[in-house]
Amino acid sequence: MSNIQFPANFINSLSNAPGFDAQKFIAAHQNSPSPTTIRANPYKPAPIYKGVQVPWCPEGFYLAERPSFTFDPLFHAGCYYVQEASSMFIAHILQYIRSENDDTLKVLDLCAAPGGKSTLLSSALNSDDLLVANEIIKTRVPILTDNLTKWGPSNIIASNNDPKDFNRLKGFFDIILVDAPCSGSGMFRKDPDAMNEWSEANVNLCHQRQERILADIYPALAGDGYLIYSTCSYSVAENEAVLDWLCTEFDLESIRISINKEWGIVESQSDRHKAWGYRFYPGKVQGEGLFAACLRKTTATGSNPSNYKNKNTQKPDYKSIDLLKPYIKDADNYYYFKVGDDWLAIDREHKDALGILQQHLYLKKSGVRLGSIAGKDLVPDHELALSLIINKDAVLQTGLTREQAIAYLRRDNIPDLDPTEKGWSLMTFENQPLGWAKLLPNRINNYYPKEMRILASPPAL
Ligand SMILES: C[S@@+](CC[C@H](N)C(=O)[O-])C[C@H]1O[C@@H](n2cnc3c(N)ncnc32)[C@H](O)[C@@H]1O
Repeated sequence: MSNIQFPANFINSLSNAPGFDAQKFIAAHQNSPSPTTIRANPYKPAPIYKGVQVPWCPEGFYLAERPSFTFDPLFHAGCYYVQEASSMFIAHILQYIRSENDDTLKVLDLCAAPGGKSTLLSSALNSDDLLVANEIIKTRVPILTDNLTKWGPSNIIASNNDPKDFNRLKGFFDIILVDAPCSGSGMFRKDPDAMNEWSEANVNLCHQRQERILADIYPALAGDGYLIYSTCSYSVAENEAVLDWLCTEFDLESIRISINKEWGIVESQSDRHKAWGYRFYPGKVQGEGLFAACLRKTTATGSNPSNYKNKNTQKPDYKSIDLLKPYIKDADNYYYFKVGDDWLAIDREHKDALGILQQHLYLKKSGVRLGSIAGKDLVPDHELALSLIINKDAVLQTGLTREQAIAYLRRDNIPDLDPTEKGWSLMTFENQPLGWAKLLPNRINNYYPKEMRILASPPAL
């Protein structure tokens, strides 16, 4: 039992928070450690340990203890994502929206880095849906794109824009998730250092920033579209008060999401508009603090995305495309395009959306980067190795043991590996691709990206 020192006035400030039980809350912070949870990648089934299921997310699992994820090759292969359990509730909201709507969806995750909720949304989408994962802070974009690359789908675009840049895309998105920057009290148990940043003044600043972000992004929501709002704060000012403001300022109605009482989630309603919100408190749920709500735009107006023209005039280079196609499963389902020297592919149905987004946003990842063509050969990109679209039968594969896989991921010499075949090879562990290597007569060139390599030393066996 640890004696936890919350910031001054923190507990008092929550006296108006729906369902807040100070005793239970303090006890959970003192006595129960934060559970470790992972979410399995449905597209990369692998022999991962699965513990007890997270009640609101079938792909989420509580682990009995925290293993070393860094030294698990399947973690690097994108077979699962380590994610806090309460955050997985967004999957439950998406399931509701799906049950109401069987159209194809254009989804924006506005505040996306490091990508936990983007990978969660991606698992719930079909290949004819499109996900745009945006992050405003440039230095946070690489962790987002790395996580999306590991997850593997080809129907994701990542951008690095300010919310107000989306003003150029009026009515474009059917679903917008705003997982807003917040005062972070929901993470106090997992990350006690977050307490140093907390103050009532900061809660107010966060509230103002949340309103600004929402006002900037609202025009990009399609008529009848859904806005999902979430924070990891317990403060009413950042949650129910923001819902009241949204319902006052914009044409939005609150959506009630059905939940199972046994899950321990607190259903709240805002003072003025009685908008529904879902609160997660440690001590009531097996997870950290979260607030989530779903609203729908009541006007069917908003610009029609088909008003936007794809002005992309890149002429197809059929010779190069024919060279690429053998590397891709169901190759005719993709649109192939060039950025600089590299070839990329995205699901054919997203060609127009891609062209529009290329005009209006600063794109950092579009579908899957396949690689460049040198003479008659493809110099394959890391994204292709980890993607779901690669035709593994078209390439050499080298299966690695756990020890060899860790050496490969560290860019060390791979012990006891003497392959007979030569050339580009997909390096795999348990049949899951980790990246590329070039097998040469007297050495192996490791193409695992330097910036993604494992830096820590492996534990002694
Ligand atoms: C709560 S985190 C997002 C976590 C992410 N959704 C996930 O599940 O992994 C909030 C994100 O908002 C970004 N952010 C900060 N200020 C912002 C602003 N003014 N507008 C939009 N996003 C902002 C932060 O960089 C951060 O990545």
